[in-house]
Amino acid sequence: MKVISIRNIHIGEGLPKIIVPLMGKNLEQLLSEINTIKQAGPDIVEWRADVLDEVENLEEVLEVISTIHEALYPTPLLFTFRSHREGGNKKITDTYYKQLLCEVVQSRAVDLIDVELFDPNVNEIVEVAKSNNVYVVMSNHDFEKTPAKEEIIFRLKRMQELGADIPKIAVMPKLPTDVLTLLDATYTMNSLYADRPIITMSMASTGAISRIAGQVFGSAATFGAGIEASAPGQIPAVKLRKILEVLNTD
Ligand SMILES: O=C1C[C@@](O)(C(=O)O)C[C@@H](O)[C@@H]1O
Repeated sequence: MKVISIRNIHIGEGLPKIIVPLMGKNLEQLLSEINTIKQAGPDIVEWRADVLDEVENLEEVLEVISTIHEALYPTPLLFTFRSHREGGNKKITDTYYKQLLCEVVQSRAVDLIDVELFDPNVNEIVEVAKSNNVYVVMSNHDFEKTPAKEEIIFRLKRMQELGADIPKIAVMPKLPTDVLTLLDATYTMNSLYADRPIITMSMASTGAISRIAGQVFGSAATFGAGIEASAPGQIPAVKLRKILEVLNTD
């Protein structure tokens, strides 16, 4: 199993890593959010750029990212533009999505980039990320339902084939048994097919248990809310760290 190491953070080894999202609408809000979330000691910070008011202004995005990268250093930074079709805040064209992600990785002010599995330009974006030494977290989200176990595994395997460094899937449960499906798929994928860390979660409060059970079932990281949650069911990061430590009785 490959471990992804960014400075002193080793994803795929030890306790699941805590990723805290930044949800500010402008640089001022983002910087004050960074000050607050530092107290939670996040392992990784995710910038949800789809929340930025000026995200369609590429120059502004590049300025913001270099400022927040510096403010967070040495904490690794994950850049995410969540598309509207997968639950994000803003609709942009596929062309702009590709341009945005490529420019961001070329700026080298990020350590990891989220690339959606179903984006039409996924291959090109992965190639540009690799040539700039930025790790790819490939993602898929279903805010409506939980696909069958085989389908969840199929998507995670496909991400591996496409060169993802970390395949990731988030699904919505309708019933508690959907959470079991997600956990079962995670365990099977991690123990039989994955040669790299994966991240999975079942959303909303029904699925919250999946966000603390990564060490058992094989999810290498978990998203914990900072000032504002970026998805339903996220546990505040400070509490999340305590829970992970309590559950680790070794
Ligand atoms: O993909 C994910 C996972 C997530 O949707 C969650 O459910 O915690 C939160 C998002 O910010 C992140 O990009």
